[in-house]
Amino acid sequence: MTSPSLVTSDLTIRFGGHVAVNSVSCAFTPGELTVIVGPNGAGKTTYFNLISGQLSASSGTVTKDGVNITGMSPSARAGQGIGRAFQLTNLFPQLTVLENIRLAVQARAGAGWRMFTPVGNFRRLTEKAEHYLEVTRLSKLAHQPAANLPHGDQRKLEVALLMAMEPDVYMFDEPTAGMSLDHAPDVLDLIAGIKADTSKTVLLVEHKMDVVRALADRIIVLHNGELLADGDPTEVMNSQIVRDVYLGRATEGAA
Ligand SMILES: Nc1ncnc2c1ncn2[C@@H]1O[C@H](COP(=O)(O)OP(=O)(O)OP(=O)(O)O)[C@@H](O)[C@H]1O
Repeated sequence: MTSPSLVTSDLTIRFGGHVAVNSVSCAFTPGELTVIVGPNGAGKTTYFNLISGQLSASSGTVTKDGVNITGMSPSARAGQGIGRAFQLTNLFPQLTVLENIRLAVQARAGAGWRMFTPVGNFRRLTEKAEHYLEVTRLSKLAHQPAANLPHGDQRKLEVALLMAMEPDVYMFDEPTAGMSLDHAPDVLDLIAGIKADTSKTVLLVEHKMDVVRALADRIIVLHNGELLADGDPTEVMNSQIVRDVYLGRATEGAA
């Protein structure tokens, strides 16, 4: 059996008297896409923030391949292979699509911001960036400034940047939010492609049930910061406790 790449143990954060994530223990394995669902305010984004390092845990631990990363900064966690897609915040709007991706490839390669890299290196970085342009079907837009892209293509570019960082763990928070119906399938296809790589662990926060059904190998349900259910998508979504707490509100109106 594959061993987990990412583990949270009794992970907890308190804001004053409010426990937003309450002792959540969960292990995530390569080759598996886990969707995190739960009502508004359940703690999904906060749980993500605790894993990627935007928030520091009050107690509990996060380990990645056995390394305790709980006290690490977001960039140190990225260095450990934790990759999180952020809407727009990673983009340099005035740079072209290709330049944005090349910077991500460069960051991954460790070349950083060095000014005088040999030409051969630059060519290799560009070729790699072009590869991710092709994978994400953004080649036609390579020389457009990122700021000029329509929203749907910007979201694809965010996925391209994330892929260029070559993380082991991919984290997506509502990747199709705000997208038109014709763009959403492109992004979902990209995520399905990532999930097909059995060395990658994928976590997705999602509200849309059609997205959940299309992609989930496993569902975990958070409610009031606690892990309410964890398992096979059909079983979890059909379980009475989840229907009562989470889907109940959706079905009440229909009753
Ligand atoms: N920085 C903060 N300070 C105080 N309270 C916070 C902070 N961040 C989150 N919370 C609270 O923690 C709880 C969980 O919020 P969170 O955003 O994680 O929920 P969510 O499940 O992602 O909700 P949604 O589906 O609406 O995005 C909420 O009650 C929220 O108000």
